[in-house]
Amino acid sequence: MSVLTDVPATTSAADVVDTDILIIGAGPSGLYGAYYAGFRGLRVAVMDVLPQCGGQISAMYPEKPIFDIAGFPSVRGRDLVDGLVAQAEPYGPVYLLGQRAVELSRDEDGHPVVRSDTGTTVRAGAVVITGGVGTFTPRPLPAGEDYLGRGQVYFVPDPSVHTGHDIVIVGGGDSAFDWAATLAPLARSVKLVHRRDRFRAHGATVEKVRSLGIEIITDTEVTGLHGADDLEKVTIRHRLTKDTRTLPAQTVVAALGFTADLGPLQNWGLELQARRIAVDTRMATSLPRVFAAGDITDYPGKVRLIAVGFGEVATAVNNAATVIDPEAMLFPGHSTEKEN
Ligand SMILES: Cc1cc2nc3c(=O)[nH]c(=O)nc-3n(C[C@H](O)[C@H](O)[C@H](O)COP(=O)(O)OP(=O)(O)OC[C@H]3O[C@@H](n4cnc5c(N)ncnc54)[C@H](O)[C@@H]3O)c2cc1C
Repeated sequence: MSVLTDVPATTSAADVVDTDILIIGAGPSGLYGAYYAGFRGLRVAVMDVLPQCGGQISAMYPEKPIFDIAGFPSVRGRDLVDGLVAQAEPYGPVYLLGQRAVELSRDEDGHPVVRSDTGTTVRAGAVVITGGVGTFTPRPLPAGEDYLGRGQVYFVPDPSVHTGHDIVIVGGGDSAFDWAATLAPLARSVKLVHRRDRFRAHGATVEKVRSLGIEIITDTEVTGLHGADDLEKVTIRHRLTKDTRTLPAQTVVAALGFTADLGPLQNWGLELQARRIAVDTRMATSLPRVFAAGDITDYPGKVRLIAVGFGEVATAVNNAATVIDPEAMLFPGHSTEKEN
């Protein structure tokens, strides 16, 4: 099972969920927070607008090795996400994927109530926001909108789906080159099309793609996608000569980057700092029973790394636990002291 595409215990839309902790954002910080809440014996729900777990890792670099996770000299993004989901799994987190947290209100006891854009209502003892860079929306491929879900994709959560395809990848950044390298062994053909002759991707990544014999077509734009039902071919045009070519393609990956914004969270009355959520040393926000962790927080000296998000979310969950139950200890004891 790849947890990027399949996680257990997702509720259906329009449910009412009662939980001790609601985590908003299923990136690495949120997933580790789900483990930590479970470890503390708290019920936990995790909401994410994306249909998959893993946040930026799954969306942008699932195949990249990460070198600065403590204890792992190198771990592939996808494997880190799988490990985080597996670590939380014994505690049965409820995953609310494909749902954006849009509204925060309070029940009669002042506890947070969060509503999603699909109609789910979550009543929680505390909320931990691990929303990263906010909701990130892929930059569209203008010529490709009609073929979304019929051959045009923004993400490649499961490369094997594209086995045997002719694949056109559009973009010049790391993601475009990473997808090219990842898909080349599975595909019938891979071509990378970029509108400039220079790339944002790292030189080493570009060299790797060249060494795989993948055709890189520069100064060229995709002008049309064609096919009766599903995608069959793509027209490209050189920006300077205006020459056109038609390429066979059953898959087009639009890797043109993302726009990100805090979206609805901006209207919740949270104190913001440089368009991030201001937190104190407990990872408490300016709102009662609302904590935050990971890339979305800001304070003097903040460093945006996965490792830092892990530490912050452990702090957030432990402090939330003492708000939910004032008798609870802040420090839960070491995991090694727990009976297995
Ligand atoms: C190409 C690349 C390479 C990187 N390499 C490294 C590296 O080597 N080492 C390292 O430490 N870091 C690296 N990073 C940074 C790292 O990915 C981030 O620090 C990390 O993902 C932050 O985790 P997070 O859980 O805080 O947020 P994110 O991973 O951003 O996850 C946040 C999640 O919240 C969701 N969300 C936001 N708003 C809402 C809402 N209103 N409702 C529902 N869901 C919402 C988003 O959809 C997203 O899934 C890299 C980043 C990139 C782009």
